[in-house]
Amino acid sequence: MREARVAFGRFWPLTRGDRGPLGVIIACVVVSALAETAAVLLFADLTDNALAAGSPSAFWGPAGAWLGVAVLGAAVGYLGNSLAAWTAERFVLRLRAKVFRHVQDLPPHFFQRHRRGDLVERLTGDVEAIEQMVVSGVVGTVAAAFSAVFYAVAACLLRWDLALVTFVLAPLFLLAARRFAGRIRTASRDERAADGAITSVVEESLANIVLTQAYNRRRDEERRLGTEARAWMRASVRGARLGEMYAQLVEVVETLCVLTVIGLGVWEISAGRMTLGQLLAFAAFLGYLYPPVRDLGQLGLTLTAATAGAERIGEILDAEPAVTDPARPVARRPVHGRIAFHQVSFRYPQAPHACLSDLDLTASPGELVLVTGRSGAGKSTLAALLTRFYDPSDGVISLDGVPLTDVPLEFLRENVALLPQETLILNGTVRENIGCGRPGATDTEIEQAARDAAAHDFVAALPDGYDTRIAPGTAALSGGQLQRIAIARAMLRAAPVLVLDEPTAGLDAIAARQVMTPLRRLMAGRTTIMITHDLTLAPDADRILVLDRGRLAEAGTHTDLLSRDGAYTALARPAPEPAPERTLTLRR
Ligand SMILES: Nc1ncnc2c1ncn2[C@@H]1O[C@H](COP(=O)(O)OP(=O)(O)OP(=O)(O)O)[C@@H](O)[C@H]1O
Repeated sequence: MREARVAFGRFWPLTRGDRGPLGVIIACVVVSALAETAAVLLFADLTDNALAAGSPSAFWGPAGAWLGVAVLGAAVGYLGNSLAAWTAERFVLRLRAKVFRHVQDLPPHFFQRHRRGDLVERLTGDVEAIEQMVVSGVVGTVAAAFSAVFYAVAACLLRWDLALVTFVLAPLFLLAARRFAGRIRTASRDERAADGAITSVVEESLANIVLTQAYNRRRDEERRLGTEARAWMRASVRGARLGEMYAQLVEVVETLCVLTVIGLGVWEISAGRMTLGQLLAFAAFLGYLYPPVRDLGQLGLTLTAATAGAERIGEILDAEPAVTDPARPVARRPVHGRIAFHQVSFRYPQAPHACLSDLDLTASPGELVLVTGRSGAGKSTLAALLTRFYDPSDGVISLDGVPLTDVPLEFLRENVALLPQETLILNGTVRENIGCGRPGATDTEIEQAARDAAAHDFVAALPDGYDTRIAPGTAALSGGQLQRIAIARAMLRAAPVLVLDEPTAGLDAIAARQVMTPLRRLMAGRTTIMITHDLTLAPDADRILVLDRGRLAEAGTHTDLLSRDGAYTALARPAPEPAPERTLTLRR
């Protein structure tokens, strides 16, 4: 129960702004419970005065009042339930937006450690489970508690001694719920985790469909899904079995209570201390009283089950972004694009070693600085630091002499445009894909950017031109074409600093040559840090840095470095042809 309280305390503040409607819902719930109580009392009146006495004249009054109460109860019930559904959905909307906003600020290593499918499940299923605990949970608890109190008071008014017997038996329901709570929470947690695992397997499998088909991995993938699906089935059946066991146990307890009261009633009627109407009304109260008491127990179980979801959402919300906006940011001003790394070292969270050490680098406006080195040398990490996905563990990176940590994050990313290794494509039209470089760009500006990126001709030839829809993993455009769309996007951004991470990776020689001209156009007049293994542009570079295991191994111009015959020469030298294998010729 402590976990449920903590989880509730954490998510309840999100109902701020909906407390007014919640108050109205609770008022409706109370009026509904009152109307039901009044209906039962009117039923007792009808039984004793009209039915038992056989008097039609005694019928109309209570019957009219009963109908009035029923109509009032229906209207108020409708209003309360509709408002409750609206408030619950608003809560889900708000919670999902909060978690999603937080997820978007999390650093790359968070996404490397969590499977995407599991995160999807947390943002969908788990968010709804928390709603069950907070909004529906509160409304349900208030409704059940008020109903129980009203029926209890009415039962006392009818026969306090019989009512007392009823109350003594009522805690049996809560005891039964308590007994099941722990096991239901474990089953729910397992079910939620298994849900996440299934979504992950499906998502990964679809993303890797080419590998699956080309390497005949269908059966392996089916086995993977089967394992997770069986785990889900086990948890789900265990949860359902526990729920059913609880429901059936409660039925038996309820029957026991009703039989006790009827037995006592028969005794009282035979002794002439009770009328049949009173006994029927009392039995009706029991019929009404036990469900809310049972609901309170059931709500306790729902709450425990929802705690599992709350813990999973809590894990996301507790993950810290790697960088935050500066407390005292510098004012926005025109950026010239002077970049400096001063003794920068960096170690990924939880990594055993630093992957960049004591790095110095400068790039002035309009310069092209090329960073190269063996795979794993730390080149992409340098790009991640420059665009502030992480802050250095030591040293300072500055833009126009201002440490990046003092520059507002949004402003920094407006001025330092990244073209990452993997071409990033939005699910939308070509126009939207280019236009997202600068929100508010006109169609003419988008088209001009596409022309500068040598993309206009193939875009215009598409079936719907700039309105053709593309998506990540699209086959409608080639790798080189997608890269030119990304270049057009960066053109539109017109940031004074450009970070290009392997802009020709994955392109064949012809496609790579086709992006060179647009790339040169893009780089003109900007500070460019180009990370690459492809040294085609090396002669154009103002400076080349060679990284080796996170340290600066060499720096200089192309000609300089070639003359040194060091690490750079080894990288620039064409790879030696493999020695021809000896073949055996079989002679007849
Ligand atoms: N999130 C991470 N957590 C821990 N270590 C990481 C993480 N990302 C990268 N690394 C490690 O940091 C080192 C540098 O990686 P980086 O991607 O910067 O190399 P790179 O020079 O760009 O390689 P490539 O040329 O193959 O792209 C590598 O040893 C890599 O394994």
